[in-house]
Amino acid sequence: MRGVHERPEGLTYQPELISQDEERSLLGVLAGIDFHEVRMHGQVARRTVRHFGYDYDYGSFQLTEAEALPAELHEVRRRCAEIAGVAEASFAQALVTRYPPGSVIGWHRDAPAFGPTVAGLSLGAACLLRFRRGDAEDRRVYEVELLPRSAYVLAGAVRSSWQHSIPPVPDLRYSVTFRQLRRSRPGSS
Ligand SMILES: O=C(O)CCC(=O)C(=O)O
Ligand SMILES: [Fe+2]
Repeated sequence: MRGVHERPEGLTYQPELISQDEERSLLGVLAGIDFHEVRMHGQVARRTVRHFGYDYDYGSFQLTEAEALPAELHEVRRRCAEIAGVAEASFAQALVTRYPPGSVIGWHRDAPAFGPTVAGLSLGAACLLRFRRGDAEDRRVYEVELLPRSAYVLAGAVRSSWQHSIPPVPDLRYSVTFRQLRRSRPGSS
């Protein structure tokens, strides 16, 4: 990536949020989830997803209530909330993503429908999480390696002003990411 290297404000990386035993049993739980396709601008992505708590429609940008987070993922949500410094109950939405070998997530900022703090846990293969902001000579870039069992928090500028992406994963990877709702309920003001 071209640009001036700068660590984004608001980025936290936490290795070993869970143990190897915990990862093994969670991988078993995740393998049993029924994942759904991601269709953006008519294109079907190779990664697949499952939403809990709330479902985000990438076409209409609407949130609707979805199935509750499976009990096996409650402890992970608690730990992610702890490192993020937010109330566990504020992580009203969980997104489980399955990345088959070679799959990616392109450059984006997380939807503004979600609150200011996002946290994610990585399982399976390691990958890179890349960041960028600004154009041309003002371009700033950064990347972290997301090791299995590690977690990250995106808050402040890295959540609001930077974009992030994941280049092709070398092998099967899962992430469990948690988001807050900007409003107390979808549709309320
Ligand atoms: O898989 C990850 O850890 C990040 C996924 C991501 O950026 C997203 O779902 O918005
Ligand atoms: Fe994201």
